[in-house]
Amino acid sequence: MVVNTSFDALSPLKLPTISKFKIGLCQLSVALDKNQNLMHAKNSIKVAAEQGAKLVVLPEMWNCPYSNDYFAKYAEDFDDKDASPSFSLLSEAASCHGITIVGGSMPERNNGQLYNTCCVFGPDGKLKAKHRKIHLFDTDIQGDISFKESDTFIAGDEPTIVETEMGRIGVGICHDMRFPELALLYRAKGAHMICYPGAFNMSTGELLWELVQRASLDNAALVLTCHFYFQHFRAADNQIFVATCSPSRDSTGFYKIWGHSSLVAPSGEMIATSGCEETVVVAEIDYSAIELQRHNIPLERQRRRDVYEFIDISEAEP
Ligand SMILES: NC(=O)CCC(=O)C(=O)O
Repeated sequence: MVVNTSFDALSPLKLPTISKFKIGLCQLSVALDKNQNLMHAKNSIKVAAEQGAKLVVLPEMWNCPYSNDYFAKYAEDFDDKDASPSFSLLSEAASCHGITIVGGSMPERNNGQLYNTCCVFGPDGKLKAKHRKIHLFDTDIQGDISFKESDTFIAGDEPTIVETEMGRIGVGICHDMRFPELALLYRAKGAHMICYPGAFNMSTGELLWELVQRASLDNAALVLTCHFYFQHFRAADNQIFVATCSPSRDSTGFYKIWGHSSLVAPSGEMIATSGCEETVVVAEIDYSAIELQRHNIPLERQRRRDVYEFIDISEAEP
């Protein structure tokens, strides 16, 4: 069944005062030792800032191994600053270097519940936004990976768009990237960029790679992994910058991390990426590329809202 639902009017794109700047993606190795994770994050943010990054993104679960065995143990209550060393570290790093930080994600304890949460800090060190992962990652692939984030976390239910000195940023966490509706919403609200801290794994990456190949999408650069696949298409569909930041492969746990933190342009072109090792990717963003891409291919004017508004498949699937 197709349900026509009206969608908010598009916010016209406005370029921020600073529309050309460097972004740093800190691909961190995550260990069992929380203090070590904090030190790695602090050092990597410094390296990115010293290379001129004005916006720094951290990985999903940068302070905690990505496992249900550890989320509760490593969780912090961000409202209790004295008991939240990870929150304080990000806030201090942002003000010390005078940069904006999209602080990856951390297990958050709030009112007895646990969330997978990303905190965004401004250059004054103040919290600007908090995104709780909306789409929890539950998967069960026979003979391969079986993992249920929802065994530990409660899903957030709010999209997050944050106005920063480095533009209007939409935030999603890893599995949130599989949902084009969220990215479209951010684009509709005038975001310049979407940041997805993520911890994509090798298993679902390879699975999707095969599926996409079978579907005859033959541009290998686009289909290397699910992470790249989604990142390119979220960027190209919405003519927006998309940044991802992952832990490195050698991180602790059964969960084999893909890595490859990347920046993709509004055209879908890869601007910068990493391998799977611990590293800092620094790359330049020029938001005028959004205007150019939308001028060259005016998707918004071409969109046929009279043919489709919103497709609800919930009743077609169990
Ligand atoms: N941490 C995650 O949300 C993993 C998502 C993932 O690997 C996927 O394939 O989706």
